[in-house]
Amino acid sequence: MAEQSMEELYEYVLNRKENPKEGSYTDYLFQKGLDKILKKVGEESTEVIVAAKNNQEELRYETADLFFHLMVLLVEQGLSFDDIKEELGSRVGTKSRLHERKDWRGTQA
Ligand SMILES: N=c1c2ncn([C@@H]3O[C@H](COP(=O)(O)OP(=O)(O)OP(=O)(O)O)[C@@H](O)[C@H]3O)c2ncn1[C@@H]1O[C@H](COP(=O)(O)O)[C@@H](O)[C@H]1O
Repeated sequence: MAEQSMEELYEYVLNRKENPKEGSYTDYLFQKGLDKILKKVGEESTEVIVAAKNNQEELRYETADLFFHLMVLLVEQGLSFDDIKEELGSRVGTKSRLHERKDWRGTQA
């Protein structure tokens, strides 16, 4: 089965931004602009939540949709995928801030 890494997906979306292709959904999002992209990210986030309450298959599908739209948002806003990886990397091995939460003991958020 074909696979695509997050890096490859980001590069694909970036390429669409730099080389617009008529009829492309990615191009359509860039043409519509930031507000449309944000609306899609909001919708897809909600769909992930609903899917998670249903079943794994839906969660898998909706998560892929959300990742795709997040990539479009990053490209639109000029953030590289390396920026995100560096941010994640800066957190590796750092102490979790769970202890700062008032509600962490004995309750579930
Ligand atoms: N990974 C994706 C991907 N994931 C989701 N989607 C699109 O995201 C949309 C999500 O569905 P929705 O029903 O929420 O949206 P919609 O009704 O089509 O759009 P709106 O009317 O809401 O604007 C669908 O149109 C999907 O095709 C994607 N579109 C493209 N890609 C990748 O990007 C590549 C380039 O795609 P094009 O730019 O379309 O050539 C593709 O080959 C894929 O690899």
